Amino acid sequence: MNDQTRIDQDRAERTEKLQGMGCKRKRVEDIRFTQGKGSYVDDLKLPGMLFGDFVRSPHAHARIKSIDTSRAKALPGVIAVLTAADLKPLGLHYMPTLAGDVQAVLAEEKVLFQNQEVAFVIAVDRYIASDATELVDVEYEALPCIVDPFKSMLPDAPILREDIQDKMTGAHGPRKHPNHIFEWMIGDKEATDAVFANADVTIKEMLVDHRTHPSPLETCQSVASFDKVKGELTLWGTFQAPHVIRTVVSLISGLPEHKIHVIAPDIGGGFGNKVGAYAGYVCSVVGSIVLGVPVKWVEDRMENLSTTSFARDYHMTTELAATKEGKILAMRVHVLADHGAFDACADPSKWPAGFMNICTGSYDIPVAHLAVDGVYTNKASGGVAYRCSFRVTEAVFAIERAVELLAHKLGMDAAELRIKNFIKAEQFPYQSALGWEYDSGDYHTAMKKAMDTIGYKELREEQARKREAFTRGETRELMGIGISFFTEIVGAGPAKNCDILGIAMFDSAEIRIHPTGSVIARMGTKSQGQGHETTYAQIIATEIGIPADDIMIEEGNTDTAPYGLGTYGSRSTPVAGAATAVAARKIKAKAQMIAAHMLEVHEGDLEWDVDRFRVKGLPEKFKTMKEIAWAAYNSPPPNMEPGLEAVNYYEPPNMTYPFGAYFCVMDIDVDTGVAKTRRFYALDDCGTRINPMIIEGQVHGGLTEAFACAMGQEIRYDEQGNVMGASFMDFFLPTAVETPHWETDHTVTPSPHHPIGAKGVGESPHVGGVPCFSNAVNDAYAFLGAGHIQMPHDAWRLWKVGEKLNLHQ
Ligand code: PCD
Ligand SMILES: [Cu+]
Repeated sequence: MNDQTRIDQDRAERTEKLQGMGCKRKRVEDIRFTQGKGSYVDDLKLPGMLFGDFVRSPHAHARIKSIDTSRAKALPGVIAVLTAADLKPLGLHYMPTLAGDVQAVLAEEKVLFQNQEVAFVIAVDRYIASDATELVDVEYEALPCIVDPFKSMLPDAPILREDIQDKMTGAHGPRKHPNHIFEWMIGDKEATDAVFANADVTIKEMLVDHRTHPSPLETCQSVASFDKVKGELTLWGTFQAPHVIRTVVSLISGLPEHKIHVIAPDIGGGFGNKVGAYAGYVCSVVGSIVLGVPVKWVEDRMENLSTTSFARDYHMTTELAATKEGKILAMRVHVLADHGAFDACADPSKWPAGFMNICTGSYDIPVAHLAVDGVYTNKASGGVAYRCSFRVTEAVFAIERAVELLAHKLGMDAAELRIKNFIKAEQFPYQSALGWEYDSGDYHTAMKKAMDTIGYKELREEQARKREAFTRGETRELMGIGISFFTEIVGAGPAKNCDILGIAMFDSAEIRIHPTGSVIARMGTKSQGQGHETTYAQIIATEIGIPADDIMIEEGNTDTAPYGLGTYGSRSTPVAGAATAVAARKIKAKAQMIAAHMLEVHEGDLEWDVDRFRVKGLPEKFKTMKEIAWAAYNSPPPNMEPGLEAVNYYEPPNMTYPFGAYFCVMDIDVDTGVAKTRRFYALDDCGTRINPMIIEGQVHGGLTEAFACAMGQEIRYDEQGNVMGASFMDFFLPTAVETPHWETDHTVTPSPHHPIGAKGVGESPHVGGVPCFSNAVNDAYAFLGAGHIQMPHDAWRLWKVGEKLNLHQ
């Protein structure tokens, strides 16, 4: 072995020991999760703790004539019953929403959706509380309700929000009708209209991204404990954004922020559901303040599905204009957004329709115009991301269905049409017509790799043969090939663009090296299952050369973690991941000064080598990070403060734009409507990959949720506003039995502005997956003249498509 080989081998061994970036490090949190040793909100048991449960409205729209709590209060074990009348003197019967609206905590004069919170019973155990809810006598006078958002703004529509009836200007500008929330417009209307007026080919379709729900396995819950002597409140909860919750609690309760301790322990999935604030949080807090003992609130499944934040419900009239050769010239979209009874959408303050304006997708479309109208209906409020950042799933669904419809109209291959219109690698950073600057991308390379791997040409040939055989009556099966080439936008966000309730959307990391060279690091984000304890440690390991196993990651305690805006919108990697790298680099810079002092050389004479600083040209003279850590506490250079720690609040200069090429092959039995996914191939590009195994897990999870949304999951309402999808009997939650096999792949196009080049990935598979499934279904029926088939594509609905097309014999 020569010297160089020995050096290389030694370096490789030391690198491997770190388990840093790029390593398929096993998830450290799974040691407790797989043994059932996680610690969730409902595991918390405090002395004297009481339990709360809600009385909920059976009506979708009704006036409350009276509430009588006397029978409930008389039940042994019931301690208190709260109604709006109790909260009103405290100014807490309404709470602010993230979208600039207010939302009833407990209904006062009216209920506006089925299962709305009307009273909160507090008892010594959950069962008594639940029994007592049935003893609260509420007299209702039913009112006509609005379920169809298209009827919301009719002149004779019943007025839903009497509390803001006369306020004709809302948080996002003028309101056109008492049931109207906002109109949001972006792009160049005149230029877009002009292109449409003269275009060779146009398509126009109403694309519905139906109402659904993130439905994490663990429902929303909280425990509030108020210490009357200290005047301090501790609030444990399933919070994706603990610091924001602390600020909100301080603002609405008047308690000083430093006397509020918010703790998010282990969380059993969030998926956007746990970003906002819910009535249960407020009622547990009020209950504890009033009674002086801890109060726990835990939702059941029906409450979760029918009252906490829904997702989607976007009705998108989508148009494209193109040349005969298939060059897309313009896009025009109008969205009617059904927000339910209160506008509680979880979006950055200035974005009433989230990042819907990413809807020009991966294509170089010169002009576009987007208008969104938000309306109230008698449904639960919300409008959360559900595994996509702020309406990106909706946007990608619109463009990816639209290009397919255009391809069909032009008689062109759908992959070819996409390739023809892709933004080219040399166009990045790319300025989109609707106002975003895409940081980096190489779409052509990704698409080619995907098409080659899946054998696209052969699949189309097979499909052609199958179609002929179907026409000849030799098979009852239709073959669909679904494509989606998506561009995501994650990592909110630059302060100039994005804030939550006025707080700029930065994020943070604090890293502290102990004298023996082990580490604790804390971030402003909060894992709900993503694996942050594993991956942040990998970033630090690579940056400062301490093994990931010696680094502990802590999140979710607002007393110890630096302020951050939380985990959603795949922002942890783009923002807190960047903060982590920057904080680590500050430590490394100080470590270099200490090493120089120890080795009695000038700093500039040192070079970094995996886990140590070496003197250039004298490889045997070095100090490892561990030795430097000890010296930082034992003998720092004169005039340098001892210790080795750093904090960084990172304000990203731009979002990151992950992308991917997805293909789905589906076989559908026309007679039963049963669709079988034969293959699903997902190529993701999330820039630098921190942990390939975690990424693969994220993609599997996101695709499974995409499969659920596209193929069956729905929160439906009947004409009276009864919610139809509020249990797992009716709401499709795929298990291992239904879930297809996933093939994953990747390309790597680093983000040019992120310190380690990483982009988010957690949402991508969902964002790209939903249109891919829907395109596969639509592609299967397209040659029969089916037109656009709305989601969800469950067997019953697909059977009806066959019926409508007269395919059934
Ligand atoms: N490049 C890269 C990226 C990433 N990664 C990884 O992966 C993960 C993810 O990431 P992101 O993308 O950044 O994200 P985040 O922030 O962390 O998270 C969030 C997301 O995440 C996802 N995923 C998940 N998973 C689990 N398990 N659970 C949950 O809950 C969940 N959720 C979902 C959602 S819905 Mo939203 O909220 O709707 O907005 S948004 C979301 C993490 O661990 C990290 O580290 C790596 O490795 N690399
Ligand atoms: Cu979304």
